[in-house]
Amino acid sequence: MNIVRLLRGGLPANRRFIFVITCLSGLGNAGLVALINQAAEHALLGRAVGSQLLVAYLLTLAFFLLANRASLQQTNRFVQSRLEATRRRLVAKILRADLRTLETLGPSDIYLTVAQETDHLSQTLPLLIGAAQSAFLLLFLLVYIATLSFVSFVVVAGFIALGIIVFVGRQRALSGALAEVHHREAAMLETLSHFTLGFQEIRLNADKNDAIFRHFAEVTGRLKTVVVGLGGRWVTLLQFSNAFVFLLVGVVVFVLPVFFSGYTDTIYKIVAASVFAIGPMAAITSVVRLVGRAEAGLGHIYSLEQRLDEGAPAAVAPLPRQRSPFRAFASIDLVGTTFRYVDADGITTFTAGPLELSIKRGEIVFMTGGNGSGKSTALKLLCGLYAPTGGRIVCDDVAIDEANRQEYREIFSSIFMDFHLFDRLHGLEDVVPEEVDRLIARMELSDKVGFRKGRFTTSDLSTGQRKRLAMIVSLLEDREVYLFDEWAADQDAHFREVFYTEMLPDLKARGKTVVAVTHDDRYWDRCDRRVALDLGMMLPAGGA
Ligand SMILES: Nc1ncnc2c1ncn2[C@@H]1O[C@H](COP(=O)(O)OP(=O)(O)OP(=O)(O)O)[C@@H](O)[C@H]1O
Repeated sequence: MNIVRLLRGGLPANRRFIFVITCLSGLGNAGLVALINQAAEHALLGRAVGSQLLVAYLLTLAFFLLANRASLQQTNRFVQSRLEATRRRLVAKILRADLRTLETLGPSDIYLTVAQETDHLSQTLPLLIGAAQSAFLLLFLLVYIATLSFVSFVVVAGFIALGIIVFVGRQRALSGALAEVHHREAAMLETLSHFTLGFQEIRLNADKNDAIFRHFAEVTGRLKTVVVGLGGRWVTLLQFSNAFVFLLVGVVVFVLPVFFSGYTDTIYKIVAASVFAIGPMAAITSVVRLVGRAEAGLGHIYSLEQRLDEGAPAAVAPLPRQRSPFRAFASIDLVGTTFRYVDADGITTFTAGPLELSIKRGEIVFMTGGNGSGKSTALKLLCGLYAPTGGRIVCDDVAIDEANRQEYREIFSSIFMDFHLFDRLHGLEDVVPEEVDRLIARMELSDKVGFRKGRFTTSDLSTGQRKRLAMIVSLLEDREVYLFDEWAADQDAHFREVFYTEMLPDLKARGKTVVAVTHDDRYWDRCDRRVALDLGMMLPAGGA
């Protein structure tokens, strides 16, 4: 069971404490029932209840309340810490995963699993553990019934066991429907993302607006159908639980006295105990719905983890704290290097390479070619974001493999077309503010952006300006190799000139290596070497 797997991960001492305290709480609760029965017996026989019984009752009540409170609080703390550990583990695995794995998983499933499922679990798991308390109470009530009449105990216990078997069987049948709900929710989230990401296009086009709304309505309609179907089954299950509880009491009250002589003496005590069992049983059945949901949620979390594990190299090095040993490199060579995109059916949709390329330290290399010729793919392959599916990457004499790929990546700084501007300078906490100000001025952004308390004052800028901000971050990272994917494409004529005639020569003068994807044929003479690609293959020197 996934819930057991989650809880098993915590500190054994904490688990034991929670188990003991929850047992004590159930024991206290059962003790209260026994004392109430005893007092009722006194009243029935016309005897005074007595102060001893009252004191025992009050002490048991205090004991129960204290144990109950401690159990619920500790449980909540334990569950939340297990979930936090799970969230951290998931995010650590995401950070370690291969880029291709993440691209294949897609953002909707990741958000839904990391954010929504863990959030849902953080609310439901404490309730489930609360229900476990009720289970302990039931157990103690059964023991109490056993002390009154063994036959009644066997009947009641047998009845409860039968009920649990039917219940669990029915509930298992629901897990398929719960998985369907998860997929439908992910589909809804993805459609929803189109509203925000494509808002401009939607706003300008009423037909598109209507069509995407219709699509959203279809997606939510399908989700609703699945959830309603699931709800119907839950209702049946809940009705079964309610009927079961009253059937149990009915058997105790109506059937047992018929068969067993001498039973009448203890009947009211057993009835009282059975009536007290209604509360815990109702508590248990009301959360069983949550058990199925929590099981399914944890199932998605563990399956995401498994897929991330499969996409993370086994021998991956921890993120390096020291500088990469490749920083002093003299050359990087692609030797018959290939990379294949493979779709969900295992079909290769595009192959880049085999690429033969040697990049020397301090060189400026331009990569050119038509749309879809594989330039961005080649850049991702070069910097180790994609692992080659064939051939090798060699840095000086060292072949790059799973063990050293992260260290190798550390010599690169990139601005891809789909770059992301973070809200602060992560990893650059020690940066000198004057240096940032100098770069802001160099990027001609002084009248738009400032640098305060480790972050830029705004990122609400034009596309070209945002790219200049990304350039500032990239330069501050001070890596050995800079990868620019059509960086200049969104710059005005003036800044394009600055990029090709000032910034690139500056980087070269500082001993940096640059590989830039470019369509600006006006400036193709500004590089040391140009590599042209077509259909993933390198054209001979001087090609288009
Ligand atoms: N994330 C991806 N998943 C699957 N296939 C991809 C992915 N990215 C690119 N491709 C495939 O690889 C081919 C090359 O894409 P790539 O982005 O490398 O080309 P490019 O030369 O950079 O194009 P452009 O000049 O348009 O930016 C594409 O035609 C596409 O089929």
